[in-house]
Amino acid sequence: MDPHVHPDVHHIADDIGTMEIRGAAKIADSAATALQIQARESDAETPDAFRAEMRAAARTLHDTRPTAVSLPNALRYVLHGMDGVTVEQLRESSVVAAERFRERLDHAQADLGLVGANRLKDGDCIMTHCHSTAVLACVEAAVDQGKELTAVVKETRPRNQGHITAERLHELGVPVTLIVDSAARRYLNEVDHVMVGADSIAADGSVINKIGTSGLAVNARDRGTPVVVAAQTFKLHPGTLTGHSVDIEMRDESEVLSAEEKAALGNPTVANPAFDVTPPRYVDAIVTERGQFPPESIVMLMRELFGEQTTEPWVEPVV
Ligand SMILES: O=P(O)(O)OC[C@H]1O[C@H](OP(=O)(O)O)[C@H](O)[C@@H]1O
Repeated sequence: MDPHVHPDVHHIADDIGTMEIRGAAKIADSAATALQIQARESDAETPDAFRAEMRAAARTLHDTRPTAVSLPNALRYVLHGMDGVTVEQLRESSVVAAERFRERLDHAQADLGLVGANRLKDGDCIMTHCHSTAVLACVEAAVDQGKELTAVVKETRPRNQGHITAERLHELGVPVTLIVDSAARRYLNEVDHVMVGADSIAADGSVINKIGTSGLAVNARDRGTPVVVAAQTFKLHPGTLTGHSVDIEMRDESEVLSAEEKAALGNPTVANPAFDVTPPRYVDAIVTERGQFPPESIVMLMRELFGEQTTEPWVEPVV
C-alpha cells in the first residue's frame, strides 16, 4: 500500500501546480507548511511508516513545478531535520524543522531587503519584471529609510504578474508606470536599476527567472543600466555544483491563448516556457541575506552552504 499523504498536502501541491500559490519564496514557505501538516496529522504507527509518509508527501510537492529550486531546498531542509527513533520524536523534529525553515525565510527576506536598499538612492527609478517578494523587500526597506522611488513595471505576459507588483508598489507609496513587455527597451534609459527576483541561481552565476528576464538584462547591459537580482540563498541550486542543469518549465498553452483564440488563428503551435536563463555577464549583482555578490563568485557561497554533495531525501532509500 502506498504511504498515506494528507489531503491538505495534495491541496497545497495542486495550488502550487496551478500557480494559485506562486513565487519562489511563497512556494518554499507553503512546501514547508505542507510537510508540517503531514508530520502533525500522521497516523503512522512505526518510525519507518512515518518516514515513508514524509518522503511521499515531499515527492508529491516536489513533482509540481520543476524550476524554482526553493521548493526542493525547502523539502530537503525539513527532511534533513527529521530526527529520532520514535514516531513522536520524528514528528516533533519535523514540525520544528519546518517552523525553523519558515522563520529563516522571513529573516532572510528582511535582511536581503536591507542589503538591496543600500543600492537604491533617493529619487531612483527601478524597472521590474514579474512579481518578486525579494525585490519588494528591497523597495520596502528603501522606502522605510525615507527614500522616494518610482518604478516602471513590466506586465509580464502571459500571466501578468507585473499587475501584482504594481499593486504592491502602490501600497508602498511608489508611483508606477505600467508598460507592456515589448516597451522595456524604450524605457531603459530612464531607469536607474533593473531589479528582478530569481527562481534558481546556478553555480556559474546564471540566473533562472521569469521568461523575458534574459532579454531585459541584455538590453539593460546595452543601455548601461545595472541589473540587480534579489534572491535569498535558498534560491541557489545545489545540483548545479555537480553538473546538473536547471529544468525550464513549459506551461500549458491555454495561458497564452484560449482554445477559441487558437482555432481562430488556424491552430498554430503555441510554446509557453515559464523561465529563461540569464548568463552571469549580464548581471551586476546578486543581493542575498548574506550580502551582495558578483554572480561569478556565488559558487563560493554555494560551496560554503551546501558542501560538495547534494542529496534527495524524498527518494526511497535503497535496501
Ligand atoms: O521568491 P520571489 O522573489 O517572491 O519570486 C521569485 C520569482 O518567482 C516567480 O515565479 P512564478 O511566478 O512562481 O512562476 C518569478 O519568476 C519571480 O521572479
